[in-house]
Amino acid sequence: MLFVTISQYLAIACLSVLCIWYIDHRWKRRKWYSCAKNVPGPYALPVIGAAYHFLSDPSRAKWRRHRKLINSSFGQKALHSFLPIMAVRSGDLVKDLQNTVGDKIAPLYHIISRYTVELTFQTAFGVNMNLNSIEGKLDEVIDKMIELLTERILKIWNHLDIIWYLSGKQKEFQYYQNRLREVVNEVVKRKMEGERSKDSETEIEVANDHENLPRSAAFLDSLMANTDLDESEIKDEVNTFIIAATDTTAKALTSLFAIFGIYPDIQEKVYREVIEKVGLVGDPTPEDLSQLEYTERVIKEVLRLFPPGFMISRYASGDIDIGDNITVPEGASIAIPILQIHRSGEYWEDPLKFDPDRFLPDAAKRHPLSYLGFSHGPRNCIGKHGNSYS
Ligand code: HEM
Repeated sequence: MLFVTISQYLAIACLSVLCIWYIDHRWKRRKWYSCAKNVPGPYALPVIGAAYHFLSDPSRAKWRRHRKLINSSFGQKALHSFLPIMAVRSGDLVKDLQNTVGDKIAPLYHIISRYTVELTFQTAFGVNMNLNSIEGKLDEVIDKMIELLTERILKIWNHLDIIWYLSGKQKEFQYYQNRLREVVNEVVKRKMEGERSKDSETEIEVANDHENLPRSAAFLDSLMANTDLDESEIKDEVNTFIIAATDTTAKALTSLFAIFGIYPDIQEKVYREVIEKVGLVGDPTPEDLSQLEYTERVIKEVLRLFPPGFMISRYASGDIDIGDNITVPEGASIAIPILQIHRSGEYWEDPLKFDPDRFLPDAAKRHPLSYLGFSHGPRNCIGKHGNSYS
């Protein structure tokens, strides 16, 4: 009689998982792995290739058309028109943060992310959110979605659909995705109703309730005015904006404040510069902001050491010859590990040292792509300020 012990069961189970992984992952991608062998660099786990599927859309033509439209409705002029509301909301954020003074632990990210969500809605979409409504918890929804995506990308076993589904993570992700979708639907619906009635009294109001602030040309208005886009395309863009703008900004600010806590002298220098160049009263102007040179260097250094977009990826729509006998084959996903590049001794001297002066105009020349806080090229960050952050 065949007697199977628990350890034999386990061995068979492991072997089965390995076989599924080999067929599902390695064998189907064997051409890519063979090409990747020629690429110099650290040993690559078969982990990162799937990142692309979660982070962007392979239909390049569609993206190009949308990007052109977004660029035209999200230029410097639109960004500058957001300054007054940003000043008001920054004041509110400071008050909220003051309430945590003296606390041993302050949930910085959670306080800040609420504001970045609200501001995105108020500026880019031109709608105000009621924080007590379900939609007000959107910051938590986005946070959970990004946490789950990161878990799927970085933990190799989660690449196997079977494990991801059986672990219940897919269901959890779907739940949050549906909640985000509901919000997006609601925003577009209310906005359309608002456009028709101009006086909607709803939880999400089409409004600018800070009476003295000029109504900004919201990005969503331009999208909706464009007859080339259907409703589902508009919703896709709203979705992308929510994910791209809110969590990144909240993480960047959280890291900045943590750095202020670690280096009070840096905080003091930033404070003095802001007081001197912008002052405590009145709205900051674009010219004021362009004078905050030290502050900008500190932000860049924060984004170098703690880039919210720690890894991006691209899809090779055709074979790409990148020199040195290396061809990236069509269909492959290419991972660009921003965090590793930003902390690499190959590109940065004493890479783990926090030193804003690396970004002084006369600092030693470095590789032009060694800093990718807002990515690079045609698909870079739309929220990147002017050219100064390149
Ligand atoms: C500190 C804050 C931010 C950081 C670090 C950041 C970083 C990035 C990075 C690295 C990408 C490139 C993704 C890629 O190359 O695949 C990106 C894309 C994007 N970002 Fe940002 N971002 C920030 C804030 C914002 C804000 C405030 C907005 C909107 C107002 C925004 C809108 C976008 C959009 C729409 C894209 C997609 C562009 C495209 O696919 O064409 N981001 N961001």
